[in-house]
Amino acid sequence: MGDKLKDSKIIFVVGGPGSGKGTQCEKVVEKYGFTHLSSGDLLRAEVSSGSERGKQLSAIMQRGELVPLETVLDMIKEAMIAKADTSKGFLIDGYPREVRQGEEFEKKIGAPSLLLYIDAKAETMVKRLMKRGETSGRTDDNEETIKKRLDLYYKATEPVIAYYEGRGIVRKIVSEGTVDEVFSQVAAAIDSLL
Ligand SMILES: Nc1ncnc2c1ncn2[C@@H]1O[C@H](COP(=O)(O)OP(=O)(O)O)[C@@H](O)[C@H]1O
Ligand SMILES: Nc1ncnc2c1ncn2[C@H]1C[C@H](O)[C@@H](COP(=O)(O)OP(=O)(O)O)O1
Ligand SMILES: [Mg+2]
Repeated sequence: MGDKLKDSKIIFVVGGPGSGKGTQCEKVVEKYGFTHLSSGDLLRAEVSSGSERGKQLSAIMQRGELVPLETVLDMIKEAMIAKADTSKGFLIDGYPREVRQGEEFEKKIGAPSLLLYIDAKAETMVKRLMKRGETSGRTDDNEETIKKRLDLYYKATEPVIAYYEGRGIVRKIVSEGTVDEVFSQVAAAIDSLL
């Protein structure tokens, strides 16, 4: 099974909180049929299961902090294996969030062929998250936690971009325009890969 994953196409979708990762991944699924796995969605599913582990994860996410690497990596691997037979390729949304997550992923699963770097200005991300917070019901879409998540993004996640830039697989997407304007950049990046 491990080999099966090794051969599948893997695209990392990396960007700050509120940069538009989830929105763009939904449009990629529509157009290309890839399997979208959002680390945050997998974690929130565990939280809503009411499990003991879910309670611990919820407290961490509420503080805008990163959950343990092993937890999120195992969840993603499990989800990929479940879809390996039918998947056209995987969009890994929200992972890696630090360099060592990328290294562990490659040891246990496989190497990405593309990293979509969804780049938006801090004030754009804050504006979008505050708006999302009005309807998302997420405990981390509030001013204080958003600030923590942004700080963490600049400190821990931006180095991921530099790490993969070294491999020449990063495509920077300017995520400031309309959803469709951003998606035309995403589609061009994926078309250049296929
Ligand atoms: N290009 C865009 N223009 C305006 N709003 C956007 C755009 N992309 C996403 N949004 C909105 O911003 C919020 C964050 O988008 P989302 O895709 O959830 O980002 P992420 O997954 O990176 O946190 C959502 O409410 C979404 O509807
Ligand atoms: N790869 C990862 N490593 C550690 N924690 C993660 C993680 N992916 C998500 N989380 C935790 C911390 C994030 O603040 C929270 C929400 O993640 P998310 O849904 O990807 O946020 P967003 O879509 O707003 O960028 O879940
Ligand atoms: Mg998201």
